[in-house]
Amino acid sequence: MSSASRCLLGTTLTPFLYPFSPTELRYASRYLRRFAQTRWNSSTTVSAPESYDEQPVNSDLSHLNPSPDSYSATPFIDSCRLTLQAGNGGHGCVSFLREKFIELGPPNGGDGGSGGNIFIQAVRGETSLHKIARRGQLKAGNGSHGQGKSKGGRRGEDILIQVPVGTVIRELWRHDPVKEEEDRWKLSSGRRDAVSTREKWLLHPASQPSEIHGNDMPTLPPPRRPHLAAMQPEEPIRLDLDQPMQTPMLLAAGSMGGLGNPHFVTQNSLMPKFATKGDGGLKLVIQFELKLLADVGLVGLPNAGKSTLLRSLSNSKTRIGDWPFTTLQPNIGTVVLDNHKGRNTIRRMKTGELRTNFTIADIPGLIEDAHLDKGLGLGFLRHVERAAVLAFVIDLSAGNAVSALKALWKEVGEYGALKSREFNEETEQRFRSEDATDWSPTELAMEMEEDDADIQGFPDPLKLRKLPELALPPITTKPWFVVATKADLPQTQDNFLELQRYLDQLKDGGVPHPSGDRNAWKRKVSAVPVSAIKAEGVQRIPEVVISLLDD
Ligand SMILES: Nc1nc2c(ncn2[C@@H]2O[C@H](COP(=O)(O)OP(=O)(O)OP(=O)(O)O)[C@@H](O)[C@H]2O)c(=O)[nH]1
Ligand SMILES: [Mg+2]
Repeated sequence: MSSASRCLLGTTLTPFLYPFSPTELRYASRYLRRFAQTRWNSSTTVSAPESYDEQPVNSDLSHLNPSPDSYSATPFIDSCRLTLQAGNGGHGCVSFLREKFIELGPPNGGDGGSGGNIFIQAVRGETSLHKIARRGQLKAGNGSHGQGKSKGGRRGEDILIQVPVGTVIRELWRHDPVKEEEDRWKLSSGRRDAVSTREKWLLHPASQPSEIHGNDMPTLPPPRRPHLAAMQPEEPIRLDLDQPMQTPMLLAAGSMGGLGNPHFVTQNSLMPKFATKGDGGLKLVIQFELKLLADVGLVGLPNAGKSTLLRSLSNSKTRIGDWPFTTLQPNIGTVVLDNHKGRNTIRRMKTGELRTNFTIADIPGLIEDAHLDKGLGLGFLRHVERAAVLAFVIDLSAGNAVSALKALWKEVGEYGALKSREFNEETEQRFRSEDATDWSPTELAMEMEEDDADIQGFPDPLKLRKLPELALPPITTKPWFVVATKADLPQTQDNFLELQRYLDQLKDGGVPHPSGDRNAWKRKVSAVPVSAIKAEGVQRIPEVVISLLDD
């Protein structure tokens, strides 16, 4: 390379390839180092190193042994009432073709678009109804009106309601304008009816009153329903969504749009100045209720360590405190099944369902006589009843574990017996009154007075009668196991061994079931010793849970 070209490289090309020459680089790096140092020094004046020192070395410990204010409360609602409205159909259009050399063209009004539908889908991953509960009213989009040049109206927007698996849906009230129209049509046997005529026809602004009442008006077409309406659940709606759904299910179909004026051309009337209005959408008041709160429910005395156990198994940030009743409402955590290498494992259950996780509910503590509504009482036991598997959390450091287990089962068993007595009485009463159906929304609606309906035509949900309690499987038939916690504390080993001996005897039928129910489940009962605060022994719990869920 010639010296001239080397010089050219040095002065022109090099700066593009390497922004700094070697000497410049040396200066720059020295400058950057000094700059970084001054920046670090200035930041240390805001006492950063001290605060770093204060941080515990093991971040797991801070997650499992947090200060009482370090928690995040997740909203939780397990039952709610919603008012739903399927979309109204758009109106048909009255229009005539107008072109340069066609002054009085044929009618060309488009039909109205049909209203939006309401779909429902049960999905895994949702654990509470709070998202839909806070909306109160859900309304699908209305179809838009037809337009000239034979343009049909746009369909209304559909809405999809996603609920947790285990939601039961029951109808409380309905108003179906199309059904009303059908009944009226049947009564008048297709004859022209003055009231419906005025209500249903949409007239051209230039129409004369004589035209409306004259004999030119055709017979009103019969009420129509969209094809999709055939897939609507039967009245009254009662759905038990206990499996995740691949595709959403139709809850309420939107109504049909009105007909444009070309539909009413006859030999006698070639230029009809009327179209029909779209039908009103179906209105429903629906009760949503969680039948299944979580796959596992943690049942234990106050302060037993349930919330700490939930934290050690999942990522949840439930509140932990060294006092009873720290937890006042259920917290749901999700446990992801993995191979401890950060990769999900997929488990195929006997039902064919694929599982990558399960949910755990941390439920408030239970005290003696909870079944008589003491402490958080019946509200708490309602949540226990809604778990698929029960995990009895027993504090090994707080006295005899077998007595603690028996005390817990006594409360749970008494509640189960109370519920089945109530259910039998209710069923008997229903049969005695020769009314075999669960409930009747029309009967509920009749109880309402006219002025109870609010401005949008919905009743006040609070004024509707209470639905009967859901029939759930008895608590004693649920699979259960024991989590013996605080095993890190001294002198807890003998207590655990005694508990294990008791459970072995129970399994072999040597001792009666602690609930007193002879048919209670006890086939695979076991105890897992853990120290939730140190996250030791908790790794066995997912295995036990999956085997019981699959039982
Ligand atoms: N040594 C030890 N302490 C624990 C363990 N698990 C929980 N604790 C402590 O026990 C106390 C109560 O724990 P929580 O998890 O709040 O108990 P809880 O059952 O949820 O209590 P409530 O919500 O009031 O019913 C806290 O001070 C925890 O730090 C454990 O495995 N070992
Ligand atoms: Mg708690």
